[in-house]
Amino acid sequence: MSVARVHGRAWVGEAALFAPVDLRLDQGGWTCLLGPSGVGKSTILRLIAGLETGARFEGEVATDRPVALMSQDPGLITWLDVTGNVTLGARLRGEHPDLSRAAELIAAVGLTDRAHHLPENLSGGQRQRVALARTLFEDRPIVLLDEPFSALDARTRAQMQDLAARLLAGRTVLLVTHDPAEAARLGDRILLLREEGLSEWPVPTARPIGAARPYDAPEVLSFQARLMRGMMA
Ligand SMILES: Nc1ncnc2c1ncn2[C@@H]1O[C@H](COP(=O)(O)OP(=O)(O)OP(=O)(O)O)[C@@H](O)[C@H]1O
Repeated sequence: MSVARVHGRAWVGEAALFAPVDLRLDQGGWTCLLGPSGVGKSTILRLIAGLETGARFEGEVATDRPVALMSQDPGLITWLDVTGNVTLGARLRGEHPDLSRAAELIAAVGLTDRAHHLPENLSGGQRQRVALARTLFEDRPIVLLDEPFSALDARTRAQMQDLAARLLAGRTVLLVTHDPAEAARLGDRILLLREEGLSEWPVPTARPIGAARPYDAPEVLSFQARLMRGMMA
């Protein structure tokens, strides 16, 4: 069953951004979206999230569940510390944030010792982990992740992929990534967006529930290589 759909095409000025697409998100699965820079991946995420895009879209966007979006830019509030940023959504809605859950997520992304630091005192990768914790804190059934691990070192990236796979088990996730290795670990479906439209890559093996595929499994490595070759074509 699909819980979100983008069906249509987009232009920036007079130039077509991508050919007509029909992207459906399956309930409870991770869909990875890859494609060249500027082809419109973030635009698709923003359309699903109901946000402004720089593009003109003609078509239909449908979502039947609440959505959380983690943008490429962590977008942290400069005068709030890590805990304040993680709980921002709840505060903006006038709710009392669950501070123990926030602390658990901050620990899960490895930032307990930074919980009271301001964003200006964090590295790029640490800011990205705050944004990930904030997105997880929102606890939404549909989660849109725009290159969420791009600023992380390889080891932390693998750990955050494992964490996201575990904490988002059962959620519907759309993950934009430039990294074929990441798609090979996390995708239940893998889509490639080009100007000509969307194409789908069959995934190597079923993904274990609540976990990423092992980064060093031979079938994951060979799939990653095939996907890379496809992206180069
Ligand atoms: N606010 C905006 N105003 C005008 N044009 C924009 C705006 N935002 C994006 N664009 C243009 O829309 C196109 C698609 O951008 P988008 O960010 O969706 O691409 P992308 O595939 O996510 O790229 P990347 O992989 O580099 O993040 C680009 O050509 C970009 O220049």
